[in-house]
Amino acid sequence: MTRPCRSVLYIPAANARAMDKARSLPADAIIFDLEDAVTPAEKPAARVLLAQALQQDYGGRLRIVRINGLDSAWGADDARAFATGADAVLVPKASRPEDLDEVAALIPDTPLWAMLETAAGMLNAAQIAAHPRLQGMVMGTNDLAKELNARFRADRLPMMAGLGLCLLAARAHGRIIVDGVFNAFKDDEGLRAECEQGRDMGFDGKTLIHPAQLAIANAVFGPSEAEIDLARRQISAHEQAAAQGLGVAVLDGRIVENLHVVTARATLAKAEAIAKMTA
Ligand SMILES: CC(C)(COP(=O)(O)OP(=O)(O)OC[C@H]1O[C@@H](n2cnc3c(N)ncnc32)[C@H](O)[C@@H]1OP(=O)(O)O)[C@@H](O)C(=O)NCCC(=O)NCCSC(=O)C[C@H](O)C(=O)O
Ligand SMILES: [Mg+2]
Repeated sequence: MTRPCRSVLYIPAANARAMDKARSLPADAIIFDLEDAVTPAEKPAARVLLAQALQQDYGGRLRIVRINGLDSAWGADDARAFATGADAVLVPKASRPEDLDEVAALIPDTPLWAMLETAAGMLNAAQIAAHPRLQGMVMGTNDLAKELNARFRADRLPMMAGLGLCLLAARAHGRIIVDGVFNAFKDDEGLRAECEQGRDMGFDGKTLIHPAQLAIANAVFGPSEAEIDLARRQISAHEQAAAQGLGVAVLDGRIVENLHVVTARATLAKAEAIAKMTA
């Protein structure tokens, strides 16, 4: 994964002002939402507003459109309307690979992303991740909590089985995967803790609901100076060991093997991609 997806900001497609504002926000990706953040009465107008917004320049930000489900009155038209003009279409409540097949058949050339937010979606995560048109996966932890009848806890214990299954599925099939939203958008400390947890688990980034959450997600999911320094020193230590015919180096009292060098190179590539994107 070289494309940074540290911060993925949802914007209701009915909110023209917010869509315009996002053109200058430091988000790696934007999800323009036609689904849950837009009321049924607003949906037709939101589609028109979004089409207008997507004519504007969003710089290097990945532009993803979350359509309504195909089982709704709007889903199929949403998909057709944004088959071009956006970088990807996000399928809500993907529960089986067939849910992606149905959208893929409507829009044969558009990359797909999938919302993983149902109990069935967790159990079928591997087959969903294997879908040939899939590029990225998004955790929908609000819907998942609703389906599970789970209570929200700071440690997200009730979510762990689902988060872990989806992460395993994404990694097994080389997909981008971003963590669910943190609802209390004025609670910076809580957001940071949840971002750190998602980063520790291996998520590429976090979905966000408010611009005030961007800086924390970008900081937590981007390589820190200390991580970049360690990566450089690991590569150098391993090269020096290799020059002496050794496969294992020791740095700061820890072994460095080829697999650590692979991770170190990925860290530097990500830092470089972020620097390029923000230049
Ligand atoms: C949560 C909000 C309703 C708060 O809105 P508001 O009260 O207007 O916030 P502020 O006054 O603090 O806004 C300050 C300025 O920032 C702009 N703004 C606000 N939110 C966004 C945004 N998301 N993107 C871009 N810009 C934004 C405001 O326009 C103000 O600008 P200005 O007037 O120039 O000062 C609101 O933040 C919001 O609607 N957030 C998104 C909610 C959403 O999309 N929800 C759906 C996705 S979550 C979900 O469904 C996850 C998943 O499916 C699951 O199951 O878990
Ligand atoms: Mg949802």
